[in-house]
Amino acid sequence: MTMQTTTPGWLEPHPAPATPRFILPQGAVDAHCHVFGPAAVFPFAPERKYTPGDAGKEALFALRDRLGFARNVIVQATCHGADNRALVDACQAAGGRARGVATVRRDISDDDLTRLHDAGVRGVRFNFVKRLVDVTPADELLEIATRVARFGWHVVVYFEAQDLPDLRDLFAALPTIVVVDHMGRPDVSKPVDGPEFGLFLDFMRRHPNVWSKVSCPERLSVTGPPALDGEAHPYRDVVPFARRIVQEFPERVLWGTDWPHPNLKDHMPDDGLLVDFIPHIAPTPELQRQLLVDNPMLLYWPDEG
Ligand SMILES: O=C(O)c1cc(C(=O)O)oc(=O)c1
Repeated sequence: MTMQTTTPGWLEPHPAPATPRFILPQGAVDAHCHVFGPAAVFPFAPERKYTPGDAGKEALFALRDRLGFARNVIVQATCHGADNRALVDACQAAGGRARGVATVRRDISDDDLTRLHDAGVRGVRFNFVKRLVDVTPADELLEIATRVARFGWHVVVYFEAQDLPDLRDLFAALPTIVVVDHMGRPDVSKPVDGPEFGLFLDFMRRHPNVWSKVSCPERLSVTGPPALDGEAHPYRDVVPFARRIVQEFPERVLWGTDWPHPNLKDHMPDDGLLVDFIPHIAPTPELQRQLLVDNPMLLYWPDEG
């Protein structure tokens, strides 16, 4: 068995998340989480930019049950490159309670796409965050998007706010629903009514096929306080950004824990307190149901919603 050395400073997920005070609606979906390895069974990709600790499906399903979620959407993490075996294994083990978002290259066959679909994959992820991946040419991404559109899949994109001006023409050309990870990573030290976040809101207004995950306050927050030690109002600086998106686009938002929280440097949040963040950004039961149940069911389990 090969032992892998994790990236220096790697933080492991919170060992004992609190039971959330916020009671999730029946059938809630954690629509953004990952599995890492275990590396001895599902090795990390040679081209990865970080090496995480193992965070396998059993731990993910235990967290799901502890927090009160009914289902997971497992998103291929960059440390596994385009090798989706850990993701497929987790989806298959979940007995219909997980769907997947894969990473594929243009040389994937239609048979392999069909196999991914049968395992529960419903989307592909395109990543533009330079610390995580090398650039994939736009023509390859368009080709992949066109092929997966035939399966009824969508495209998930991860990018940083300052790169939206360069990327929005490509995103506008995608023939599928486009789901933006983590609100397009706004700089929350800038005003919520300022031009940078305004560009993102305007992008969503112009393109009704664009959705946003209102996730990862722990990554975006500058002033905290962190979701630790029972803090009831963490990441206050992120709340106005997420709430704005939820209130303006209630039918196009998703939420996820981002467990096991790769690449956090400062602290590892208590996932129970992250769940307690939800009513701050989705203040009514109606908004909570759309965010946590109706929207993810429409995208990932359309026959069961
Ligand atoms: O910001 C990150 O470091 C990060 C990384 C990954 C990944 O490596 O796939 O996924 C995420 O959702 C967030």
